[in-house]
Amino acid sequence: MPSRVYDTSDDWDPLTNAISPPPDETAQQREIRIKQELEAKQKSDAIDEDLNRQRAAERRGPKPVRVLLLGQSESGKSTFLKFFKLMHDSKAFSAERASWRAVIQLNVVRSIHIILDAMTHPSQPRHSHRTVPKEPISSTSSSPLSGETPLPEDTFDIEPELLEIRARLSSLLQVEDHLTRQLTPKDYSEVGTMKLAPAYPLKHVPTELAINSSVPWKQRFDKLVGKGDTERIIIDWDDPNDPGKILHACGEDMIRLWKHPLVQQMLEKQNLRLEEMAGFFLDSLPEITAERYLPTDEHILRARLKTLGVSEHRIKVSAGSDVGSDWRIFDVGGHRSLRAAWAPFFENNLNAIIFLAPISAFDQVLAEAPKVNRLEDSVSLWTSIVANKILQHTDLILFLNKCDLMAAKLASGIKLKDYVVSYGNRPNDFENTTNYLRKKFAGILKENSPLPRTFYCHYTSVTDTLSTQKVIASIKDMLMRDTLKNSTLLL
Ligand SMILES: Nc1nc2c(ncn2[C@@H]2O[C@H](COP(=O)(O)OP(=O)(O)OP(=O)(O)O)[C@@H](O)[C@H]2O)c(=O)[nH]1
Ligand SMILES: [Mg+2]
Repeated sequence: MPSRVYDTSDDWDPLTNAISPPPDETAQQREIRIKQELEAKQKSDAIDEDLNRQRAAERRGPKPVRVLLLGQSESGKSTFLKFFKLMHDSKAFSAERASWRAVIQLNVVRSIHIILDAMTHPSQPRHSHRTVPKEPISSTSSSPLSGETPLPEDTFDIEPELLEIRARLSSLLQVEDHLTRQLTPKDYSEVGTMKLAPAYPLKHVPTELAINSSVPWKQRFDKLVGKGDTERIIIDWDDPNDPGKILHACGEDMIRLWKHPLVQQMLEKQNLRLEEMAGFFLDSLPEITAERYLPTDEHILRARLKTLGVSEHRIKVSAGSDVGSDWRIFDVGGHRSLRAAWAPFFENNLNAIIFLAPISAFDQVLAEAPKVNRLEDSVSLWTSIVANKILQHTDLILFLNKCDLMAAKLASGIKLKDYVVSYGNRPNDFENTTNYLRKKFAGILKENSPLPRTFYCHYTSVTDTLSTQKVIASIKDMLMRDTLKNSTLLL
């Protein structure tokens, strides 16, 4: 029986062996091989030269502005980055429109999946993001879209109309699978994407998709984007597999389901506030399920795709001079299990850290640690960042984010003092509550910073175009002035 023989002699080198020409190479084959090798070497030399030129230019030229975005999951880091791109590189932003269309479609299907889950299993103890679960959540999964019959104790009087809608919407299960596969390139499904604990720990709904930014998921949609004129997005509207087709066909049913008074009652009873979930689009169903839907800028800003790992984004910012025109923004994943990856970026000649604290989350808990209040988590994260010695010379800019949701929450009667006892009997309005929180964060900086630092703080809603434009303009001014000062000192 033939067996494989390995040459174990000392001078046997697997690499040399792999690249050496075949022993029976003809003269013609040899000529072609040498020509190809020469071409490959020329290409490689040109790349090396290019890199060397770039490095030398970076050493000589003005230093780029380097900004690290930090904050817990769903604090708005990636949204801020998207907004920054929209302002300064609108062509690149627009070129991604087809990719974000798929993310938005997945966000919509997920919300519908959650409603159907709540209908199918109404008596299931539901651990909304507001309450602290009393028992661990099982991860067993059976899909409400699979048409599975609910257990007897789960049954409740669903109107025949709703039953019919539910049956028709079962085709969305295919769309969910299709979009998840489209967004998860084949070779990266294991390493580059991950199912992290969902924002709402639900028993039957698939966990949220998270994608590492190093994974080229947007390239999957490149063929849908016109070359050259990036504003002219080309989608193959006749593609029978385009998920937009099924979403369009299910549009009416999804709207009727979401608007149905019984469904609204049921969601309220189960304390499921979908409007507060990241990637909530059910109020925009008529636009999203339209036959030739392309997301608006606002929709793209609201689309939710969880970040894994750390990614660097290079953005050219138009400025009066060259100084500070080249920005490097580092976006990180904020889920607790991903925070260990932040530290190596602290020593990266950072000009500033933008720390986002979503203040509207004062009545919510972390998905990954359902006993930890989200505001408390932001406060302790802020404390450890301001106290960090490696960062003592780095400017910290605090965004008290999601102010729009904060205002709506307070207006709906939810009281800060019920979650932040120290707030006491102060008025439960936007001005007083946000001022109180601002002072808390300022006090932590003063007490814990190894060196005295200025407290830079902005009230933000990073999904809101006008107010965020102003905040970015003031940050740009501040950082460019710093960079200019430093480069002048260096001359
Ligand atoms: N209403 C409102 N929604 C916001 C605001 N900031 C962010 N969001 C939404 O909140 C969701 C989460 O935002 P992301 O930017 O993905 O959060 P992140 O901090 O990058 O989260 P990770 O990637 O998990 O670390 C998205 O759907 C955003 O559109 C805000 O100020 N107001
Ligand atoms: Mg993110």
